[in-house]
Amino acid sequence: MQELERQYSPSQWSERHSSGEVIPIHFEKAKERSETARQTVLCRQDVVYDDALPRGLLDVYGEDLPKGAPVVLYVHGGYWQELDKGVSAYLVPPLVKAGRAVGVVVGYDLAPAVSVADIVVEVRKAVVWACALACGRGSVGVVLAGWSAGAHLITQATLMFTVNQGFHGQGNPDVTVNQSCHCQGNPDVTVNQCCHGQGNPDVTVNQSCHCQGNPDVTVNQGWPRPRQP
Ligand SMILES: N[C@@H](CC(=O)c1ccccc1NC=O)C(=O)O
Repeated sequence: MQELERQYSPSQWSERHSSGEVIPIHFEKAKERSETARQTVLCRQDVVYDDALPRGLLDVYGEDLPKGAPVVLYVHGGYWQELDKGVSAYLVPPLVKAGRAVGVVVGYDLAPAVSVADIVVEVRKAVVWACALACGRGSVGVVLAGWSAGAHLITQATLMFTVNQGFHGQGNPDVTVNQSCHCQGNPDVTVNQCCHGQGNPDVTVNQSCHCQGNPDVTVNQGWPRPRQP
């Protein structure tokens, strides 16, 4: 295993749990804390941001915060192939309770039912939706956050020229996307060095497409997601 790949894999270095336990425990905690978020924070669920695809839905948390509060949009990970918004609201309670931000937790369709390029388009629509929300609230700005595959998706979605047109061309010059957080590191490095380098033939990286601002990852039909040993 390459050193970088090891660093991106908590299952390989956790001191609290054995390598086989880390990911199941993460899933369990993520689910539990997302349920807590829905029980403790005002939540508007299943808002349609993209009616072209069935999972183009998002949940908005903490809309009772002061109007100017920033909007944090979060895109979950899962190798473009798994997880969902319902188990991905764990970041919401600390943000909302501290009065820091309204949370937008994005759901999206998964490969191989749709391509990664389709997901990028979907996430781009969610970003535009969040900007419109921020604009309507008089928010100070939008923060884009993503974990793992989600970090790749927001990067790819916002690299696209058309996203800028979406933000500014809609006559919303007062909303700026002022931060983006890529949890679990630079998504290009993750994709190149971890997924591909790991010998997982289900993820193909196309550097030259990436340079053109096109989705740089394709998930091939019929392959399972990478699993830890
Ligand atoms: N490779 C990581 C796990 C990981 O990245 C991951 C695990 C479950 C669901 C999503 C993950 N990552 C990105 O989509 C590890 O072994 O700790």
